[in-house]
Amino acid sequence: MELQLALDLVDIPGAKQVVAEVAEYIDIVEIGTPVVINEGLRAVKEIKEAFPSLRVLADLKIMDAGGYEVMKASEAGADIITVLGVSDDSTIKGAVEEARKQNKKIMVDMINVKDIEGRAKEIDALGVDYICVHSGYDHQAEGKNSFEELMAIKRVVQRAKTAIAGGIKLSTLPEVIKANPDLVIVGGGITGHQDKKAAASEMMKMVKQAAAV
Ligand SMILES: O=C(CO)[C@H](O)[C@H](O)COP(=O)(O)O
Repeated sequence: MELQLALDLVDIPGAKQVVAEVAEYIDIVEIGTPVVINEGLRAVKEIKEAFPSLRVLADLKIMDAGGYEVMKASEAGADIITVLGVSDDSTIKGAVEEARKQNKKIMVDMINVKDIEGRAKEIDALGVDYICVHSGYDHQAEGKNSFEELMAIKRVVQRAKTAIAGGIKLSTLPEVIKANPDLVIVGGGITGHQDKKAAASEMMKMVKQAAAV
């Protein structure tokens, strides 16, 4: 099991500052969609250059032109790029094909997918690397989480790694860990903490303990 830090509400200098604080307690750093919208793929490039030993995920939430978008994110230094599960199979196939050429990985974000199990089966067969259940900010505001969706994809996904994102905090991490995802993605649960380093360190400890069992 691995831990990914999601950075959404920062600019590039702010992102560098947070990563410098918690780098030893995370496996992957995510450059969130709002950061890419505000700063462009330069944010991915600068974080990869500043922290070359960390894997960098570009949360582009690709919906079309999968091959082209993956090519551009790869050029910027992304190791993992996100594509939406609601997009057409051809978009996901294009993204996977380009990722293979570039030696990168594709994560499919299942945000707003209605038939989670059915779509996860189809997406798994397309050869993606990760399938991620996700309660976005708007769903979180309605009190939703993705714990049941994680269990649903765990039942059907055979080859991709599974991931979960959306509002995970120290207090809810044990429940998430129980469902045994391959990757836990945490944004505000670390960045909103007064002591980010302590929060990341505690989460990493729990994730690695679970992975060792
Ligand atoms: O992709 C995102 C929002 O669309 C976030 O990065 C993801 O939800 C993780 O952040 P948080 O833990 O704060 O919910």
